[in-house]
Amino acid sequence: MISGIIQKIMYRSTRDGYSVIEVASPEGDYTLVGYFDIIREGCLIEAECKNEVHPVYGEQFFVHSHIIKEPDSPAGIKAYLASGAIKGIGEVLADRIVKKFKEDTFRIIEEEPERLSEIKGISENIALSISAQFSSEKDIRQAMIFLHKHGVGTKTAVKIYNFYKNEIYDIISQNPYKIAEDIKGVSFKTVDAIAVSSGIASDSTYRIKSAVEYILSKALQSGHTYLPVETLLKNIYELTDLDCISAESHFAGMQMENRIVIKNLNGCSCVYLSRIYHMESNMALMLHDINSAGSFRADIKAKETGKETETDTDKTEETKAKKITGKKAGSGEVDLKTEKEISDIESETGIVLDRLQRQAVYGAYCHRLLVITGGPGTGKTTVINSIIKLFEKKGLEFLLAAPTGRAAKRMSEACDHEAKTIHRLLEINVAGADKTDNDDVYEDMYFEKNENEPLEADAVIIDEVSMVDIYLMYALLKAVTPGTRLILVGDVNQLPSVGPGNILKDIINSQCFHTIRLNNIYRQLEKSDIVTNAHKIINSAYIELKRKSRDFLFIERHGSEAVISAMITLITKKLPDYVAADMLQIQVLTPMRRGELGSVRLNSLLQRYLNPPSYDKNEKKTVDCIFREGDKIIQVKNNYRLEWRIYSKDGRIVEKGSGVYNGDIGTISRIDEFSEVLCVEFDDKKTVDYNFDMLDEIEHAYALTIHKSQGSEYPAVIIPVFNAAALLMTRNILYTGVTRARKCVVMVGENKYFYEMAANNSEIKRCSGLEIMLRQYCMLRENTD
Ligand SMILES: Nc1ncnc2c1ncn2[C@@H]1O[C@H](COP(=O)(O)OP(=O)(O)OP(=O)(O)O)[C@@H](O)[C@H]1O
Repeated sequence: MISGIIQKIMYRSTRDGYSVIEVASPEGDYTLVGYFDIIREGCLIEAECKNEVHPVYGEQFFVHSHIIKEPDSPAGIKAYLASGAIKGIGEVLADRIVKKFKEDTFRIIEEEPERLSEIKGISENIALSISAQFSSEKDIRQAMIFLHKHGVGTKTAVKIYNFYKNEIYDIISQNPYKIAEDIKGVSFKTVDAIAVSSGIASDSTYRIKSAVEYILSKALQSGHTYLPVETLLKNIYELTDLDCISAESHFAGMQMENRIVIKNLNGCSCVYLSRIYHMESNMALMLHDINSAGSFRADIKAKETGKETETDTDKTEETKAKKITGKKAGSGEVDLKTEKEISDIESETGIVLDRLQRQAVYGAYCHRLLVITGGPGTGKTTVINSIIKLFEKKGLEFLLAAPTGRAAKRMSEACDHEAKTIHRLLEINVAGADKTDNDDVYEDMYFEKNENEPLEADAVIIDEVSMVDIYLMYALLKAVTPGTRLILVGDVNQLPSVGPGNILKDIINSQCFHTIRLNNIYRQLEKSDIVTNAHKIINSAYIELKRKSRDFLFIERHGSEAVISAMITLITKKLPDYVAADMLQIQVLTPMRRGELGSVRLNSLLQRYLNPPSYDKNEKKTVDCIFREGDKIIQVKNNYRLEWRIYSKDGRIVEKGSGVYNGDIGTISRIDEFSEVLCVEFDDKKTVDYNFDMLDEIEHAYALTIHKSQGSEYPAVIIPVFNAAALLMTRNILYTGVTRARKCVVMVGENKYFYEMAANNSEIKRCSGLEIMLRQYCMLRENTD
């Protein structure tokens, strides 16, 4: 325990309270680091800490828990008053106040504030304001001590106090579990500990309900949209020690309160958080509505303009055909005009589409909802391009989008038309949203495009759909009016989305919608072993690693250090010339984050080789790493508010906007200690300033997890192949990693682990109900037709 006076606050993050402080105690002076609520110079601190030696800053103490007390000496009181704690008091006034009232200063401020006006420079009004500010700060300090006593850490205590202010005492004595409901990021475990220390019964209704919601939210983070009742009960038991019967008896009440929904899916009772159930079931409904719609938009347009264009007539005929035959034009009969247009496109591009590709292009016009899936090099992009050309011939308006910035950029380049991220397509708005109308993923943000303000287009084409989770799909579907065509393109064998749901697979497996599975590999024609072997991985075919290849290489190395050394030689010497790319464009992809060959360790090692310290490169040290000018970094969360600018060559701003997304990659161009700003230039030329307290939004990107690399491509990819948990060493992960390489993939490690990975088909099963719900609606509609 260290107790002493806070002499100086050397650094303080306004965001999370992380601070570095100097403390003077009778035993000597100490540097303390950690998360603090309100700290003021002059205050007394009692801190439980751990001694650690920092490689750059030397000996310091990391604070685990602490109590701040008001200073009791005149010097301490003066330092406190002059620290900025109270607006309007600086060095001079603090000195005058303490000279006059000495140790009695705080009592005077609290009990006889009018006496402050006896001091030159303080009016009666200022005296009252000083007193009010002082007692508000005292309230916070007392609440912090109260929460600390209940075992709450500083960061969480600040969040809780800011939300409830002085109501916190009632909340904790009546129902502390409300805290987990009200405040995002405060877990069941934290509030359970508070409840135990405030004497709440272990079988309280509040406790069980809170545990149910906590477990279902955790399941969402693992990708599940629901949990089977048995799994949920088992989890409740593990978390709370409560038996199944008493836990299950609360489910009915929770359903009445609209907190959960229990749905029978193929004979299994499944428990959803209500909002997730409504999202999933509405998605099923909306997909069917889009699929079975006539050409409403064309009809409206024709009515608005008062005339029918050639295309409108086509569409009206299509609607008529549907009314008469119950089918859309082209869905049974051959639409010769469209067939001819597709043949013309083949002549223009010089690519003769195969039967499935042709069906896909044709289907994009004649069906309202079409899914196109296929592995690498099967022609998905070629098909999208032909669809675009067909729509142009028919005068149809279309929009292109993909789930991430990188995927959208790739789509734009490959299709020669602007493709946006789905967020931008839906016009995400970060100001003034009504929180109650939002799912909590987007917090106080909302989409301008929705059911009331739908996307204005005859067709919306989405690429890389395997990466879309239920939140984004739900938002997208709300903005697509029945009548607008929806074309979903993706590789169903890629890893599922990071967020919950199994959208693409569920839509395909439901067999409710027209789906084209492209299966001819064309890039093979260009002698690409990457593509051929990726298909072999998925089809469980044998790959001879010793066979000579130009773009699919395996380097046998034993032990993590030998693997790392080979990877460094590849990046710094061999690959840049071989694939004609810069060192920073060569991407290391690893199955895991932690461990000797995990992305965290690899990043710190690779930084040393690829961007070593240099006297002309500024650095910024954070809790986890050192950022340096020239470092390759990745944005690790969606930040819709973050502002960016694009500069012209002569330094003028030519475009600006907001929104930087999870997975965006860039380079640190400048670090400015003075203004506390780190500047990143992203691959799409957007320049973003990060304040030092936002640096938890970026990480080094020399090595990425394969999961993070979804939807991106790199000229060359290096994958360490080693012995690790079977859960992460799966065929799917290997396939996704290999298919990220455009020109060359090099695997380094032991070939027996490569074969183990290729054989490990144990995908982690995601609980998601979309497939069954789609089928149920389908049957319902067939029965009512
Ligand atoms: N029918 C075809 N005849 C000849 N070449 C084709 C045909 N279809 C596609 N190709 C060629 O095959 C290559 C791969 O096609 P494309 O890029 O469209 O596939 P993809 O499925 O989008 O691949 P990836 O998922 O890897 O981006 C391209 O060079 C394309 O021109």
